[in-house]
Amino acid sequence: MFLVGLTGGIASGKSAVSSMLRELGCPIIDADVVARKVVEPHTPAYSRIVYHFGPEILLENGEIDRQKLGQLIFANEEKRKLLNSITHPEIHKAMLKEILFYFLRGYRYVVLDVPLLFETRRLTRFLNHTVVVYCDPATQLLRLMQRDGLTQEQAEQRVAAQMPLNEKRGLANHVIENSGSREDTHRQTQRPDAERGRKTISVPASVNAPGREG
Ligand SMILES: CC(C)(COP(=O)(O)OP(=O)(O)OC[C@H]1O[C@@H](n2cnc3c(N)ncnc32)[C@H](O)[C@@H]1O)[C@@H](O)C(=O)NCCC(=O)NCCS
Ligand SMILES: Nc1ncnc2c1ncn2[C@@H]1O[C@H](COP(=O)(O)OP(=O)(O)OP(=O)(O)O)[C@@H](O)[C@H]1O
Repeated sequence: MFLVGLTGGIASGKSAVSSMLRELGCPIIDADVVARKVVEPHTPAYSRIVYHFGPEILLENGEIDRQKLGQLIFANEEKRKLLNSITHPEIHKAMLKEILFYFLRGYRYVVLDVPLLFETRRLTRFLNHTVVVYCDPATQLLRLMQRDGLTQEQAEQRVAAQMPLNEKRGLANHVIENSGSREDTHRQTQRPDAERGRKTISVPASVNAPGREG
C-alpha cells in the first residue's frame, strides 16, 4: 500500500489541499479529526487531560474546552509537551487502525494529513512519499489570524510551536505552493508540474478504486 504524508505549517493550507484530493476520490486520514476523537469523554486521553490540566479545562457539557486548552498549550511549551505526550500515542494508534481499514478494503493508497508529521517523526517510517503544503510566512500569519480570530502575537505563538515551514519544505519529497490563489493550488493537484521545475503531487484517483489489489 502506498502511503502519502501531507503536512505543512499551521494554516498553510493542508485542509484546502486535502479537500481537493478528496474530490479526486482520494481517501484522506486527517490527524486533526482523529485528535478530536481520541479526547472525547470516557477515553483514556480525556481522563489524563482532566487529571493533569484540572476540571477547569472542561466545558459545561463535560467535553474539553479546546479553545481554553489551545490558549494554555500554545503559550507554554511544558504544557504543550505534556498534552502531546498524552495525545500523540493515541492519535498514531488510531491512524494506524484507519490505514488498516483502508488496506483491508482494497485501497492502494491513502493520504495522511498530519500537521506535526516531521516534528514527531512517528509516522514517517511508514510513508512512501511526503508532501508539504507551503505558503510564505506573511500569508500564513494573515490567514491564521483571519481564520481563527487571533491577534498577531497569538498567531506568531502558534507558528512558533511548530518546525519552521521552510525546514519542512526541505524534508519533503514534493512541495505544493499555496501562497497564491486556490485555483493555482488546485492546478498543482491535477498534474505533475515538472516543466516548471517544481516538485508537486499528482494523484491518479482512478487507480484507487476499492476492491482492487492492495
Ligand atoms: C490544542 C488543541 C486542543 C486546540 O484545538 P483546536 O480545535 O482549537 O485546533 P485544532 O485541533 O483544529 O488544531 C489546529 C492546528 O493547530 C496546530 N496544532 C495542534 N496541536 C498542536 C501542537 N500540540 N503543537 C503544535 N501545533 C499544534 C496544527 O497545525 C493543527 O492543524 C488541539 O489542537 C489539540 O488537542 N492538540 C494536541 C494534539 C495534536 O498535536 N494535534 C495535531 C495533530 S497530530
Ligand atoms: N490559496 C488560498 N487562498 C486564500 N485562502 C486560502 C488558501 N488556502 C487556504 N486558505 C485559507 O487559509 C486558512 C488556512 O487554510 P487551511 O485551514 O486549509 O490550513 P491548514 O494547513 O489545514 O491549517 P491547520 O494546520 O490549522 O489545520 C483557511 O481559512 C483557508 O480557507
